[in-house]
Amino acid sequence: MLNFPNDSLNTAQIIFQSHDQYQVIFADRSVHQATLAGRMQLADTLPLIGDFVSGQVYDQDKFLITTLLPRQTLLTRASNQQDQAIAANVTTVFITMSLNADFSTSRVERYLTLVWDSGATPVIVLTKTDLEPELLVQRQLELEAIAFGVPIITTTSTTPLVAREQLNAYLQPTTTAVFVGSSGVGKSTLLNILAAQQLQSTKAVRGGDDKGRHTTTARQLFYLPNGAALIDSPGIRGVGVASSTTTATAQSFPDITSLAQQCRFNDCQHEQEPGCAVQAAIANGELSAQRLADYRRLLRETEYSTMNSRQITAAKIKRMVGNKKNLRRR
Ligand SMILES: Nc1nc2c(ncn2[C@@H]2O[C@H](COP(=O)(O)OP(=O)(O)OP(=O)(O)O)[C@@H](O)[C@H]2O)c(=O)[nH]1
Ligand SMILES: [Zn+2]
Repeated sequence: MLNFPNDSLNTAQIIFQSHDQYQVIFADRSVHQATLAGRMQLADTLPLIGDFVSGQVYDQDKFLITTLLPRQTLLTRASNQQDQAIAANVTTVFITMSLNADFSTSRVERYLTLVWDSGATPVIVLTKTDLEPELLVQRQLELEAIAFGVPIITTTSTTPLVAREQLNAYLQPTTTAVFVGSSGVGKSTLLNILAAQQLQSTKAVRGGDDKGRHTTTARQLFYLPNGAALIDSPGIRGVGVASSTTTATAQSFPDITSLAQQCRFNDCQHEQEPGCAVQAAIANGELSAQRLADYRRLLRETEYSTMNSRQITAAKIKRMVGNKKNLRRR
C-alpha cells in the first residue's frame, strides 16, 4: 500500500490533470478517471497534481472528487503578476544542472529560494560529469560555497546504477520528488534510470548549444516500486523563480542574514551605511563581494516579481531615498 495521509478507502491522490479531467490513484495503486463534484468546481482552490482528495467511486471505476485535503507543500511559479500553483505535496526537489554548458550558481540560488518557499527540501544534482571530468572538483567547490548544507550529488548516465543509488538515498516511501532544471540537462535520463524503463523519451540535444528539446508533454505523477512518488511535467521542470518571500531568499543566504543582524540599522541595505556588518565582512575577506551582489539581485528579483512597473519604480526610489537617510543618520 502507498503511504497516504490517512487510511480511508475514499482517499485518493491526483496523478494527472488536464482542464477538468483528472486521474487519481488509490493507496492500492489502482488508477481511476475522476471529475470534480459540482460544488468543488466553484471552489477557490482546485485540486492539483500531488493533491490528496476524498470522494466516491461511481459507475464501477470512476471517482467523484468532493473534498481537497490539506496540503503539506505547494510549489508555485511566478506568471505575470500572479503566482501559479503547479504541484502540491512535493517533499523533495532535485535541482538539476549539467557541469558544463548549463552551469550557473546564481541559477541554483534562485531555485533554492523557490524550493524553500514551497516548503519542500532541495537536493542539488550535478549531471553529465562524464563530459568534462576535469571540471568536477571546481564545480563542486562552487556549489558548496552557496549550498549551505544542501546535499550535492553528482551523476552521469554512463554509470546508471551509481546514479540510481545516489538518487535513491533521497527517495523514501514518504517522498514525493520533482526534477527541475534547464532543458537538456538530463532530467528525463535520470527519471528513466530511476524507473528502469523508458517512461519519457529523451532526444539528442541540438548540435552545439547543448540545449535539449522538450520531449515530455503529459504532466503526471508516478510511483516507484519502493513507494516514492515522482512528478514529471514540462510545467514543473522549467519553473523559474516564483515571487518568493524575502524570508525564503534569506534562507538561501544564511551567511548574509546572520551578518545583517549585526548591522547598525535594521533596514541596512549593506551599501555605504555606517556600522554595516556585511560590508565589514567583505572588507576583512570573510564574505565575497560577489555573494552580496547575488543576494541583492535575487532579493530584488523576488520583490519585483510581485509588482507592476509603477510599483517597481516606486520601490527603486524608496530604496535610494532610504539609503540616503541612513547616510545622514551618522
Ligand atoms: N554525456 C552525457 N549525456 C547525457 C547525460 N544525461 C543525459 N544526457 C544526454 O543529454 C540529452 C538530454 O537529456 P534529457 O534527459 O532528455 O534532458 P531533459 O533535462 O529531460 O530535457 P527536457 O526534456 O528538454 O527538459 C540526451 O541526449 C541525453 O542522452 C550524461 O550524464 N552524460
Ligand atoms: Zn549592513
